[in-house]
Amino acid sequence: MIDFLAKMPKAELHLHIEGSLEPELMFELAQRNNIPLPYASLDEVRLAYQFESLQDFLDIYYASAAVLITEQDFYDLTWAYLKKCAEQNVVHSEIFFDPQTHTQRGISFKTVIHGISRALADGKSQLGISSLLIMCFLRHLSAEEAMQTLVEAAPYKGQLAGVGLDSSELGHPPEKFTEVFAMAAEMDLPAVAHAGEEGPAEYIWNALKLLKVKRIDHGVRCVEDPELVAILRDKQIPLTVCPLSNTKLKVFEQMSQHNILGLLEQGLNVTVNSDDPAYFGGYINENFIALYRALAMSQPQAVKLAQNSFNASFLTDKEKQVLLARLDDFINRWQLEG
Ligand SMILES: Nc1ncnc2[nH]cnc12
Ligand SMILES: [Zn+2]
Repeated sequence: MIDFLAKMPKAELHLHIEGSLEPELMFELAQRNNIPLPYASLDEVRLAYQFESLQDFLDIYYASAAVLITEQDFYDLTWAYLKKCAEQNVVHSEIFFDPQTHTQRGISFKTVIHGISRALADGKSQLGISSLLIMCFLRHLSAEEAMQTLVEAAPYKGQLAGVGLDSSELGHPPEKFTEVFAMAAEMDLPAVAHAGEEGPAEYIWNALKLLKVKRIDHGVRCVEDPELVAILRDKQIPLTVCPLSNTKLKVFEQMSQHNILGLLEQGLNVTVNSDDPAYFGGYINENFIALYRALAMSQPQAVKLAQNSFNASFLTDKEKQVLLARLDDFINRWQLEG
């Protein structure tokens, strides 16, 4: 089963590129750019990666991003993630980036997006991995700052597949960003938003109603509202769920308590994703394997999750069909060989 999960073609729809910064690359970039780090060794870093909440994690995550200075740094970060995708049979990825984390430190928007986009182009030509880029607004900052970021992004609109909303959820509800998301919609940028990770079901409702999102990132607290669960199921609104993230950040105490397979069995359009793999103990395959080990995920459930990942993507219907057929081929070959 573990071999099946590792080799199965899949898409990743919830991955923060800054969250793929492995400690080794963080040290390398710190040295390259002469940036002091609060850690003396890789072991110290690993010890620091123990979190009680989302905010605990975010404090460390934003501090670590300070090593990213040049376009080449953003290229190296993204390329390292794409090589992982190739190893893990991720054939398509929709990648979040947080421009404000960098522009607030004086790094230009252009430096960030050029470095990431150049790596994504190489990912397509050298590794055969397709990708789309989603620009997230940091919800702990003001709506005005988000709006300025959207204006700054306008010249690069062709490189963006959509906009998202991340960072500290509690106290920063979706309605804070209604106007920003309306403006993004006018720019033909589809929306997603983190909601129902630490925040209540009401934040999921408002992300749908006010921000008009096409997908909910996390969304696991939807179970607190049966009417919401029914809507998510009936409308097949995708939830990009991140199991290892949820246990690392104590959304669930243990993986055995995670609700992703329960939601899948109720007919919701859930997918598996890694969120911030360098911080949460694994990439997408480690997330699938954790579900197998803790929740006895079956092979048909794993296949359904992979099918959902293609169907919930922002690819065209034709592109989705190609990837779904590739998954079918894989399953047929596996059955023949098994
Ligand atoms: N899991 C998460 N929730 C909110 N914001 C984030 N930024 C990076 N990872 C995040
Ligand atoms: Zn996230």
